[in-house]
Amino acid sequence: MKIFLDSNIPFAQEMFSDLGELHFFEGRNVTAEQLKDADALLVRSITQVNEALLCKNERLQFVGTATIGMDHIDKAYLSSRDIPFHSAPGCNKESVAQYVVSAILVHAEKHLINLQGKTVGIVGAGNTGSAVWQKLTALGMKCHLCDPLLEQAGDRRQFVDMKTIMECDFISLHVPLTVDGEYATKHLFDQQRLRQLNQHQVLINTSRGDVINNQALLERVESGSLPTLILDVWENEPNIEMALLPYTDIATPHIAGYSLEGKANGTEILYRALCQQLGETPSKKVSQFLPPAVVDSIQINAELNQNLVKSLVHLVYDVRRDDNIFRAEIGLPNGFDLMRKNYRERREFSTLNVSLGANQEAHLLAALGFTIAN
Ligand SMILES: NC(=O)c1ccc[n+]([C@@H]2O[C@H](COP(=O)([O-])OP(=O)(O)OC[C@H]3O[C@@H](n4cnc5c(N)ncnc54)[C@H](O)[C@@H]3O)[C@@H](O)[C@H]2O)c1
Ligand SMILES: O=C(O)[C@H](O)[C@H](O)COP(=O)(O)O
Repeated sequence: MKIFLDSNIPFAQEMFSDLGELHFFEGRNVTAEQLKDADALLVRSITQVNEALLCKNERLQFVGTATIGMDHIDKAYLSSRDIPFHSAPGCNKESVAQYVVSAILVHAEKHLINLQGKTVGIVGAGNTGSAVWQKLTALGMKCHLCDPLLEQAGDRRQFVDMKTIMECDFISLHVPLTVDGEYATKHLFDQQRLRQLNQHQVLINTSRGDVINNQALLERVESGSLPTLILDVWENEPNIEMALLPYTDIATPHIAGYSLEGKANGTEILYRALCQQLGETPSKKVSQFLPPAVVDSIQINAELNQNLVKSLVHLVYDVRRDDNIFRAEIGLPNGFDLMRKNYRERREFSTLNVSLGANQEAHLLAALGFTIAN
């Protein structure tokens, strides 16, 4: 079997080499000609999988994306050819949620904000929105969920409408990019919604760039009294609207989900799906290939407070590292994609074993994702 894979899928050699002959490609530039002999195709989010890409291939039996998002896949076309398709739901939800936690703690430190009781509007209450809810609730923030699709499907959590979301101190977007239907998310934040934001609010987008109309956002921020902007995703990546950059507090090149664990989970989910399709028993776990974390344990001897939690979070991941690199390198040729390709190793909070004294709030750190040592 010939397995064609994006070269940015980590641990691919280790996981897939027993299943077939591996052929790596550059996700942004792969052509129909390159893929004509593929039996299985494994991509990440930058490859548009559609008729134009697969028109020269008559043997494809499997398509997988090692990502949560699926807006780059023409699923109708794949089903018209009876080609099974798999994504990696939830694979990097922790990574995105940890990015959001770091960004909010950075903002709170900069503006001397006590996060207790501050309101958060989470738009999209699926895997990632739920992980964000869990962590920010643990920090003492009052989180509201908006997800009309889940609400209509009978999810028993409490939901709010977009009007309530627009009144929150922090708004965090966790929806897929969709263009059809009553709840389409393309330009969910359009000129009208963006005008409602005030300078005390924080808008965080780690979902897809097109969920915010970037031109309307630029007009909005150029008119003054801008909200705080934390943007990981942009319209028209990798050729983003550079004029937005000076108005952002935190700006990154679509790496919120780029923890090593997050990317590795995506690889493992596809490995299992391909094994199942081939009738093979999965014999590998991607965790066996993960290196040890640079710092893997710490003892806390003081009472937990926002400042101490911030220090622990930033011992593992500080979003300012990625923001600094972004501002330095986005202007270089192919800067956006190179930053993603050369992304420095980032680990999740679970790699840090935290020892606490008696009566300390283990549940707070556990909810954030740290491992609590016995
Ligand atoms: N920046 C990154 O690195 C990164 C990483 C992972 C995922 N993502 C993006 O985040 C998105 C969400 O991830 P997830 O794991 O939570 O997906 P998910 O499918 O588990 O949840 C998405 C939720 O959004 C809801 N939704 C859809 N339209 C909505 C609307 N108009 N208003 C409110 N809710 C709506 C859905 O009902 C669903 O519950 C992904 O589709 C992907 O595009 C980005
Ligand atoms: O949808 C996702 O899972 C994320 O957006 C993913 O992290 C994007 O990374 P890429 O596939 O572009 O490497």
